[in-house]
Amino acid sequence: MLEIKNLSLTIEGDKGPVEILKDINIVFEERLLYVFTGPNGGGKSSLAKVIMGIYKPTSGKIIFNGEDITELGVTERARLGIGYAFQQPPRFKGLTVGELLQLAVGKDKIMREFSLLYDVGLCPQDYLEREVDISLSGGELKRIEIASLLARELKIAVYDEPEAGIDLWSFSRLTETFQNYHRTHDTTIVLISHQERILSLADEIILVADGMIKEQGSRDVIWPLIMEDAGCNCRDACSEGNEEIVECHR
Ligand SMILES: Nc1ncnc2c1ncn2[C@@H]1O[C@H](COP(=O)(O)OP(=O)(O)OP(=O)(O)O)[C@@H](O)[C@H]1O
Repeated sequence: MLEIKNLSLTIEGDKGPVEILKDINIVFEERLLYVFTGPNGGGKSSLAKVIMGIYKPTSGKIIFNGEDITELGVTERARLGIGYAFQQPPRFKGLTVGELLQLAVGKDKIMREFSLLYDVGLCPQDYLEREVDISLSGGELKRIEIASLLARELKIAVYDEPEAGIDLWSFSRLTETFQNYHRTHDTTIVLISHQERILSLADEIILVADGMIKEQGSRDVIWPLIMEDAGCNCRDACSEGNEEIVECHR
């Protein structure tokens, strides 16, 4: 369905070129739920932005239903049914939450705005008329953006850290929403997350670190590997500036 082939990304930083993604290969199947996880700065968001067309890869190809979309921009990819919810969503001054959701659904379509907002743990009566501006908190804005992505009929939907800034009670509701949505829709879902509850929803987990795919496989295979790695204190960085030798007991 969506195939990423030998994809690399180098960005010109302040101190010269930075290699962010290195020779990434992934095949996303229809109707599966994937979770990208891995350490901060590993390249998860950059990979999502390459899929969405926000970053253009330095080399490699992106094939969507047999079509080479590597050169297509964000709008063209959105038209094909590829959607992305930002880690830090933008605000739209002058637009109400109701109008934003209607835009997401499509002008002439009937919107189920009440259930969309309930699905992300927001009370519709309190939010539909509010502007999507700085008066909304980070967590409210995040949930509204998730609702607007859920509203669209997408082929592939990428949610960047949906848990960020969301309180414990709403987070629980949100995981149920993703689970139900996955059960009832054909959309391929990609969740970028560090949360165990989100990881437990995955059909496949993709571990991204140092700009590479370190592991990929079913939840049952990858989860024990992540847990094993999380307990390890023997990373190279441990000994930096430290006279003591760090022993590894793995
Ligand atoms: N536009 C950019 N210019 C320079 N460096 C960048 C740019 N975008 C990303 N990077 C760097 O690329 C690396 C990967 O960043 P990315 O945001 O993809 O990581 P991540 O895995 O999503 O991290 P996190 O879990 O913290 O969200 C980081 O070192 C980041 O600083």
